[in-house]
Amino acid sequence: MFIVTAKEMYDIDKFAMQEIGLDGKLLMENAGRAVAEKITAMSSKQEKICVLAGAGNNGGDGFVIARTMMDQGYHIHVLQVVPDSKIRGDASFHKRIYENCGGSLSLFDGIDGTEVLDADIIIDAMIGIGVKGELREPLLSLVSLINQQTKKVISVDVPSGLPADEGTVEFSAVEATYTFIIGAPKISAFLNHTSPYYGTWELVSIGLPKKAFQLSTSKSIWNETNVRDCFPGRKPDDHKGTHGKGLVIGGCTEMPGALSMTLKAALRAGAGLITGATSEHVINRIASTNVEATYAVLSTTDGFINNDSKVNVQDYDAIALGMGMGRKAFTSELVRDVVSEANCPIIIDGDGLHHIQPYLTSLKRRKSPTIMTPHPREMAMLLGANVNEILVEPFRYASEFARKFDVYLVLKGMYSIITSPEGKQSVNMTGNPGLAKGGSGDVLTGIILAMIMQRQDMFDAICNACYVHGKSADLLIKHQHSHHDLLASDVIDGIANVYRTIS
Ligand SMILES: NC(=O)C1=CN([C@@H]2O[C@H](COP(=O)(O)OP(=O)(O)OC[C@H]3O[C@@H](n4cnc5c(N)ncnc54)[C@H](O)[C@@H]3O)[C@@H](O)[C@H]2O)[C@@H](O)CC1
Ligand SMILES: [K+]
Repeated sequence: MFIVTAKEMYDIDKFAMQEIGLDGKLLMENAGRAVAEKITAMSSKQEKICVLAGAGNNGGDGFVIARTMMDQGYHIHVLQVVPDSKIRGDASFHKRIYENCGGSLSLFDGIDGTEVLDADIIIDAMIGIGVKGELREPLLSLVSLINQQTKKVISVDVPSGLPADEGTVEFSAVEATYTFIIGAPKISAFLNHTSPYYGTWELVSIGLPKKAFQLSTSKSIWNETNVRDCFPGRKPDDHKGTHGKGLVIGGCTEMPGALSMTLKAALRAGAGLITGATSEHVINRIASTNVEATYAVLSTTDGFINNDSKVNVQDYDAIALGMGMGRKAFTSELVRDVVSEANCPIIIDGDGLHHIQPYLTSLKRRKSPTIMTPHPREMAMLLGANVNEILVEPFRYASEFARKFDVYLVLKGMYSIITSPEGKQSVNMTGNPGLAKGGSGDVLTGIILAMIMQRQDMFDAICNACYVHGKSADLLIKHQHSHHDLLASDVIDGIANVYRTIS
């Protein structure tokens, strides 16, 4: 499923019309009908439905929805929220057809909004991706009236007033119960501060050609179909070497658990052989519960690993670096050496991100892929930016960072964004608030480590890992646990449930 900005959506519409020959009125008919079908499935003919129609094509969709539902015997009234003179083009065409069919219509007087107060269901087709700046009156007051109601509000394409793109914090918008998104979800459906406005959303298809999307956007949702299409299988003659030999470097006296969880997650996720490189103290603490792993002892100062013993990084297919290693200055040297000496893919996570921050440009010199897995605060630290700036524009920050330092980036969050060094982006939709706990990131790193050592494309492997991590938590919440009690170690055990459902 593709994800678009407003501009990309307009480019797709333009391509469909100019290059493919699809007519705009037909696309609007498809959009309105597709949304009407969804709404009829969730409403009854006894309910009073008020369609709020704006001047642009979003309003045009509203007129098609109204006509389609009226024909089926629904109790429909259109409240046009702009004067007649403003309705143009395809929207005006569909308004005329609605009226010719005898549809009931009135003009919003800008004052009382009786039709809104009387309705059981409000269909919001005032403004879609064409919103410019903050809402103007009288729509601003109308939106505030709508948001005070407890009735079902169904937005068409985008809740009116909400920007389709990232980067805007000042806006007023309809708080929808449901949104039926047309053609492709817009970026604002995946941002912490804008996604709640959509309510529950669903995509409706209107016949736009796939080619138009492929030419216009490199952003998509990573879903179960993607996973099934590229998930690595196991062959009967496989041996432990076939599934990769991974090294996990990290841990300190105060945080032995982080390393332990990465090791265990990597093994559960399918790695052939896993070695933990850490202090003797940490090994003594975790070895009895991680019996399948092997270990390499690193020298320490005050319980933190240092560079004196030199880690052998040559014999591995992939390395995970940083979990629970602490932020002592002498550990930085070890991180830098591993990054420059290893000629296999490296995942840098947790404290490793802090150590590499002053040396980010060195990552460009690596011949093998580098994967970085920051959460927004770590991303802010890497960029020297404010965390709120990142949260408001995560797609842009992620894309610029990945391109600039030639890395694969997993920007973790409610919707984790995976970005390739070329700027291709996928959003992972699995996962739930139960994952907002210590250790969750260490588990993800272990799964990524296992995945990138299997036979699959690097970007696909990272996306699959994020999917498996979130899906494990989702299945656990569904059957055994709650958001409150779910632990990172449960997520490791839950990997088995995910693998059983996808393989
Ligand atoms: N071929 C197409 O282009 C299709 C477009 N579709 C629909 O068309 C929408 C985009 O249509 P448009 O480009 O006409 O734009 P919209 O209909 O989203 O919005 C434009 C209207 O909003 C008003 N407006 C913008 N900012 C405002 C503000 N701050 N305060 C008050 N009024 C404001 C403008 O004056 C204009 O009348 C999509 O969201 C989708 O719903 C669908 O019909 C499918 C096909
Ligand atoms: K809308």
